[in-house]
Amino acid sequence: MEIDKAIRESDDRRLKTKYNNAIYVIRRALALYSIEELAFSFNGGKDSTVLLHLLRAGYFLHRGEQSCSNGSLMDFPIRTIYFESTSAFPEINLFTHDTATIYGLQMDILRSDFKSGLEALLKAKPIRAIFLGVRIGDPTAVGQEQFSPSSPGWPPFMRVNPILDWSYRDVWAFLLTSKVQYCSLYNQGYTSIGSIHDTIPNALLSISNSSGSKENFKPAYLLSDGRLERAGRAKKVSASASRCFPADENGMDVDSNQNSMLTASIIAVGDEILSGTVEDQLGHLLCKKLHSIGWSVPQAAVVRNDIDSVAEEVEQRKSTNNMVFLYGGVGPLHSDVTLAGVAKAFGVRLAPDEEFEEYLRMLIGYQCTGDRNEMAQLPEGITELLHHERLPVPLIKCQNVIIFSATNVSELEMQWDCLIESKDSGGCLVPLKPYSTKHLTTHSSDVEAAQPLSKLCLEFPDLYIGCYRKSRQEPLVVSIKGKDPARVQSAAEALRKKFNPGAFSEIN
Ligand SMILES: Cc1cc2nc3c(=O)[nH]c(=O)nc-3n(C[C@H](O)[C@H](O)[C@H](O)COP(=O)(O)O)c2cc1C
Ligand SMILES: Nc1ncnc2c1ncn2[C@@H]1O[C@H](COP(=O)(O)OP(=O)(O)OP(=O)(O)O)[C@@H](O)[C@H]1O
Ligand SMILES: [Mg+2]
Repeated sequence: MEIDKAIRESDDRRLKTKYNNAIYVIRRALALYSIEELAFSFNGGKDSTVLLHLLRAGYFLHRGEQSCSNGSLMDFPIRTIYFESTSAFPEINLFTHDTATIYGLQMDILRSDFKSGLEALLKAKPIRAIFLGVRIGDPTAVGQEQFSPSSPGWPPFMRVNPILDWSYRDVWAFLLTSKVQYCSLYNQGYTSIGSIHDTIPNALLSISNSSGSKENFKPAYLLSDGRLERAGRAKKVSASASRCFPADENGMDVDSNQNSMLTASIIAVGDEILSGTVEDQLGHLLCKKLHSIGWSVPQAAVVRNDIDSVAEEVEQRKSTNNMVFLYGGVGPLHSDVTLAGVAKAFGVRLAPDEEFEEYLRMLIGYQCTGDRNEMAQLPEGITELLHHERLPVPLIKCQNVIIFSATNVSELEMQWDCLIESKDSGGCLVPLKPYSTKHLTTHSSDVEAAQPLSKLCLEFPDLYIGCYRKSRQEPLVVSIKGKDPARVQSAAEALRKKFNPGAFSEIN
């Protein structure tokens, strides 16, 4: 069988692994369902073209167990469904029909929408499972596994996704290695094809021409990293994915600029901090940074390097704070569980992120990018990467949770600055009116100071009034903090009046 032979003879180890995994899924489906119960959803796109040839190979191998066959071109009995639409590109339509003829596909052409088309088809035929060319990174892949039942509200069938874990690069490695035909649009700069209304060639493949004649494009396989695959597709921006601030009880976004009180919670992940082996300096720095831009930090926690501990803390903090910051436990080690904990807190799984993998590859080469790079697995469907030219690897943001990879103060300083400057952060760290603070010291005893300070708190409930001492021998420091400098000044004067003249002096 030519496909199986081409892949087995190639020296692309990663492609072989992906191929074997996909063939495994296909063969399990062929073992679970009869041929009449299976269907293949084919639309002439690159992913479904890959799937067609994998199904041909998988079917050939499956049948080989039962009888001898040389796997002729016309040997493909799985019912194929194509939702034909007037808004599809003519090239896609032509390729789909030509391919059906070449490979003898028994094609059911449906002209309704997906859901009602499937409802009618499943009433008429004994179909129980449908093969799809869905890949992680596709908007519709979120939450799907290789075998995923159709969603509630859809007719009941099993969605079988043999190439779910394939990347853009894997798709092209397969198509080029197996030397199969694909739709001509992929040679004209199209990298992912939707309808004629929402798809244009990928500008990143444009070949600049100064003559002003028709713009030319490089072929899709030359797009070096898959993160740009959808650059030619009209964006459907999901409001929830880019939302930084929780909606208020009326479902309205909190207008951060109007809001002078935004809160951030800090979570350090580190057994070593809890055992006292390492002193946490990053939490201190983050508190200072947040305070300097007018944010308030109601709590900072240290949790163990344990998925459930991280998940529990994140789950609590993300719903009660505008932002949550994590550090520690990021990397390839067994104890690096922070991202898994964040994924668990949001109820999603970790999935390979091709864009992130590309950055890691630039940083650490192919050291750990064999068949699977664990470090490139990020919470699926909720992760945004925040880029900055000074960051070798982007920062990870999962809705209102940001994960720093910094391991010391200077790395965190740099990542913080990049976060503030990053255009991708969607203003999630909007600077607020800064705090105005006055520190006053006194040699009065705590007992003498206690009652007047309690009264002051009642008189200025809008201000934060706190006290601390560096040691029992040193003076008591009273700090008065608020967003209105005039109020802070009034409180300082009121405090002085409650004591003998000269009892308090102001320090910086
Ligand atoms: C055979 C088939 C089965 C599908 N099953 C489901 C499903 O179970 N749940 C769902 O939400 N969408 C399902 N879809 C719809 C796709 O997830 C997706 O909405 C569709 O490919 C359209 O993508 P577009 O909006 O980018 O055009 C199915 C589509 C096809 C072709
Ligand atoms: N009109 C359709 N008819 C039948 N199946 C479809 C149709 N549209 C989508 N599908 C199924 O959904 C899968 C995912 O579609 P998607 O558009 O992401 O991939 P593709 O069309 O194969 O490749 P590309 O990303 O280059 O457009 C397809 O591989 C196919 O199995
Ligand atoms: Mg498509």
